[in-house]
Amino acid sequence: MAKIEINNLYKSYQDTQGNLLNVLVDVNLKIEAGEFLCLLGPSGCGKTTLMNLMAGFEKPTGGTLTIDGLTVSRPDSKHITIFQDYGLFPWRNVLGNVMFGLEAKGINKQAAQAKAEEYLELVGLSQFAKSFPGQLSGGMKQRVAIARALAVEPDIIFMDEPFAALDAFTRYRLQDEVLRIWTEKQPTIIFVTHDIDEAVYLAQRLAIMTPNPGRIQRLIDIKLPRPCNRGDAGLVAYRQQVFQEFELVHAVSNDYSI
Ligand SMILES: Nc1ncnc2c1ncn2[C@@H]1O[C@H](COP(=O)(O)OP(=O)(O)OP(=O)(O)O)[C@@H](O)[C@H]1O
Repeated sequence: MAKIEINNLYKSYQDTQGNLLNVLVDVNLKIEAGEFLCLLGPSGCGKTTLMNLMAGFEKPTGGTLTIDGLTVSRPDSKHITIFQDYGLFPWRNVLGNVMFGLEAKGINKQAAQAKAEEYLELVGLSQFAKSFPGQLSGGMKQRVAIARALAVEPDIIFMDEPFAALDAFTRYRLQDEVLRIWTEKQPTIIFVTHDIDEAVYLAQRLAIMTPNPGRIQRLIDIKLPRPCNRGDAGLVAYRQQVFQEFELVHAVSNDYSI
């Protein structure tokens, strides 16, 4: 039994005129425990909807979706979602933010603080424990959000375009940090992105999604050691393959000269 099993999944919404909008059609996917999978596709292909269904925020219109063999019907505290906008509490300092989920689980304050400090260390923010979110850069806020998510030791982490609002340098650094943490802790990670380079660099497996209606067009195993050099020839070859999947490759014209 896979960690997450999705069979013949459909999701429809009604638009404002009452017309049925088929957002996801016949999605089938099995995700193993400890896997790092990216949902990759253009805007509107249903990536977030599929992730929200797995996270229990939405209910399917048809088909089945199980985690550990149990039908997903609501969010589960064993699974954590990290969003693009960090979702930190501005009135709590960094340490307080990371402690939040631990306290919510009923862990006593002393133990929660020790665990929060451990995870702040992991994301390199120990010296900012007493700072408030408003005093941090976007990248630092997202590292706090990652520390807060990891501190509760979730078995699945859902990440919805978590680095989309960050500059390229910060994004690269956080991608490396997520890979390092994934290697160390081995949670299952479902990562939503429309960035081909990011997906190929991070994922063990890509679910390539296409829109109208949203479906999984292809699954691609990325068989590369992690982390690998961003200029690695294997990485470039996978990137090219993905570009071809999206038909983003254009024939080189011979009509110009330099
Ligand atoms: N609650 C809703 N009600 C109606 N339509 C919705 C709802 N949620 C999503 N949709 C529609 O479903 C489609 C897929 O949306 P979704 O956000 O899952 O796509 P996405 O691939 O994550 O896109 P993006 O990369 O832009 O976030 C879109 O056409 C969107 O308008």
